[in-house]
Amino acid sequence: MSASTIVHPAGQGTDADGVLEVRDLAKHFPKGDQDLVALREFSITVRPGQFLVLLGRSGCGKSTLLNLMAGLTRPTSGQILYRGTALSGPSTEIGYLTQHDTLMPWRDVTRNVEMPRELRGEGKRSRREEAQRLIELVGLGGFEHHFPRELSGGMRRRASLARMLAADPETLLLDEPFGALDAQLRTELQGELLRLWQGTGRTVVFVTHDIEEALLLADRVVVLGPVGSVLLDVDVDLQRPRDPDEVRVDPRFVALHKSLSVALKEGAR
Ligand SMILES: Nc1ncnc2c1ncn2[C@@H]1O[C@H](COP(=O)(O)OP(=O)(O)OP(=O)(O)O)[C@@H](O)[C@H]1O
Repeated sequence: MSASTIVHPAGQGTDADGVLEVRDLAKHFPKGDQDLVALREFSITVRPGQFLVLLGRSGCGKSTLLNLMAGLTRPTSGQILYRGTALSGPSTEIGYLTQHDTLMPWRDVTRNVEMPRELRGEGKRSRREEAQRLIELVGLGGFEHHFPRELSGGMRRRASLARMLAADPETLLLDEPFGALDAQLRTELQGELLRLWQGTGRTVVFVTHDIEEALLLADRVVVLGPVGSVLLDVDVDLQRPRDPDEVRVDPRFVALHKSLSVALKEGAR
């Protein structure tokens, strides 16, 4: 790891004024006489404008955490503050791209993407124009009038991304958004996401289990272990823009890759 890489103590941010403040969060799922603990005493401060990547193996509680941060589920104990106010349900300021498909099956791509603006009462012409721009942005030009059942899994994912962006949220929660895409498209959409984030002040919380994706995107990576334990919390000080071919041979990238890989392996023990 480079000398300039900042390693935070587990679960701590460096800035008191977080956009998202997660405090001592726990989530249990009772099942019969059993009590499954998905998250235990998890705390994190997400700073405004930060691109935070949560990296962890399958089942460590990443989606459970994002569901809580989106206000879709209630914690068993602990608290989430959004801009200083306790989160008690979904907020229009927070966009969430879930792992599961939530497109409306009876609406075509355009009508799905324009939905958040329609709900806000925006006129048809301007919301259609914006929908079209976002459909092109995610590479779905030509599929405007296809229904979700007529799209591939990766295309549905991109339509969902466009719909989330149509709402223009200030904070984006993304649960493995590019996992199902081919390598080329993945690289393109990672680039688009960075363009959408950089210089806008938006905050991004991005879940992946791919170390390379984490290092290409993040300015901070938190590695999660079982029940959401924080195994490592590092700032990624690699220069932007990060060309995938060039950054892979940067000694700092190599060192960070190794640290993240070791942390993930240790968490699996
Ligand atoms: N609604 C639920 N009811 C019962 N158990 C659940 C529920 N949601 C999650 N869990 C359990 O909580 C744990 C964490 O699940 P979660 O989906 O958050 O993991 P994850 O890190 O997102 O995994 P993946 O990378 O595979 O998506 C798992 O043991 C899972 O079985």
